[in-house]
Amino acid sequence: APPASLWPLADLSGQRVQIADKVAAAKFGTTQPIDDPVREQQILDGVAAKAPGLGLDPAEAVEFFRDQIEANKVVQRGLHEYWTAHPEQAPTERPDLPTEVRPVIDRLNAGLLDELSATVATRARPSCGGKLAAAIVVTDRQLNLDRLHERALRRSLDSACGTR
Ligand SMILES: O=C(O)C(=O)C[C@]1(C(=O)O)C=C[C@@H](O)C=C1
Repeated sequence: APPASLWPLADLSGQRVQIADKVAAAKFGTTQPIDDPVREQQILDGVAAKAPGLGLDPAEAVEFFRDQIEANKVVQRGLHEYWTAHPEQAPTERPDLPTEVRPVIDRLNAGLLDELSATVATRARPSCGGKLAAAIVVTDRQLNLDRLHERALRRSLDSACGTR
């Protein structure tokens, strides 16, 4: 079989940095901090538990999702800074995090874990870096990402190559 494409992994990561806009909107103007260590631990524990059954090294899968979470925070911080400086651009609706936003993140996390598993061989090859860079460029264009989200997308895939 030909090596699996890295595009679905990049696309799901792109969607995950986009949903960070809704997380940022849910938290902006509230006392709820961007960092939620309890939620992070729940995600990472789930990843570590599912990894072996998917042929993934638990520590490496956790590292990948730490990067995904860090990238989400890059977007949240960037937007909060921007909305604070330009309040007229701030969102006028506040999505509900537990019922509207986190279920979407849960689905993206599940898809990402499946793609990590599907791309083990591709990601182990020396060609991974170049293929990943190309997949990121395609995703940037397809999702029409701005510079903040492009930067976050690259951050989210920092550890994708060379790990299983
Ligand atoms: O669910 C949240 O509250 C988020 O901010 C999203 C997210 C994530 O990327 O999954 C990012 C930062 C938080 O520390 C926890 C989780």
